[in-house]
Amino acid sequence: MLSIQNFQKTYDSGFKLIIDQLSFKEGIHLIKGKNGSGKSTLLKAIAGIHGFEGDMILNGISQKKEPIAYRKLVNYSEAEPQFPEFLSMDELIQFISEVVPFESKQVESLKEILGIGEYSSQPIASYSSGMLKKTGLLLAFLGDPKLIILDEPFTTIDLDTQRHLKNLITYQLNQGCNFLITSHLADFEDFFEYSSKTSIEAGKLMLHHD
Ligand SMILES: Nc1ncnc2c1ncn2[C@@H]1O[C@H](COP(=O)(O)OP(=O)(O)OP(=O)(O)O)[C@@H](O)[C@H]1O
Repeated sequence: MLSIQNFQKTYDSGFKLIIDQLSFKEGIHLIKGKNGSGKSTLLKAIAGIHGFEGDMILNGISQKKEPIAYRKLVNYSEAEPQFPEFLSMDELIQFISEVVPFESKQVESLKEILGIGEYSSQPIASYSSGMLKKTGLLLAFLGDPKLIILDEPFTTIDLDTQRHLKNLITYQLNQGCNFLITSHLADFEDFFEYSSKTSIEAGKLMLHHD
């Protein structure tokens, strides 16, 4: 599904993440690591959000050679999403609909699953931290992505929403979507049947079980 080759990302701060070779087959993949180890750095690079040295091939499409085709296959939900505060969730969805095809019934279904209610027409400045997280999660499931990257998806949201999100991930997996997920939750290792577990420590790949 995804192959990472000769990856290197260096920040001005001096932090460096190096991965010579890493492959993920179909399924749900857990990415583990302590705070600051480099998980979000890797996920943002896979999502095509920031530059890096090397390449990533998703379903046969190279991020470097075909960046637009690659980006159409992958959606990403940040650990702590940030959006322009003057916009509403509905306006963000409208904005995305101009580049990603999806049906309005998908939006209604995701709003119901995530318990979004009437808030979607309100400006983001008025959202609670949980509603902000739900906004990022809803956008990550829009369209027909082949890979959804979820950085700490279960933090900030209430227990009912956690349960619904877990079911949604399993449903989408059965529809042929793949997931890369991080979590610091203690019992997260038991949440899903993972196709692989990868550990990152201080910018280096330590473990990769398939
Ligand atoms: N935009 C940036 N500019 C400079 N340094 C950065 C930037 N983003 C992250 N870093 C640094 O890179 C390192 C790895 O950060 P990263 O966010 O990838 O860690 P993480 O494993 O996701 O951590 P956490 O579990 O706390 O979310 C940290 O030392 C961080 O300070």
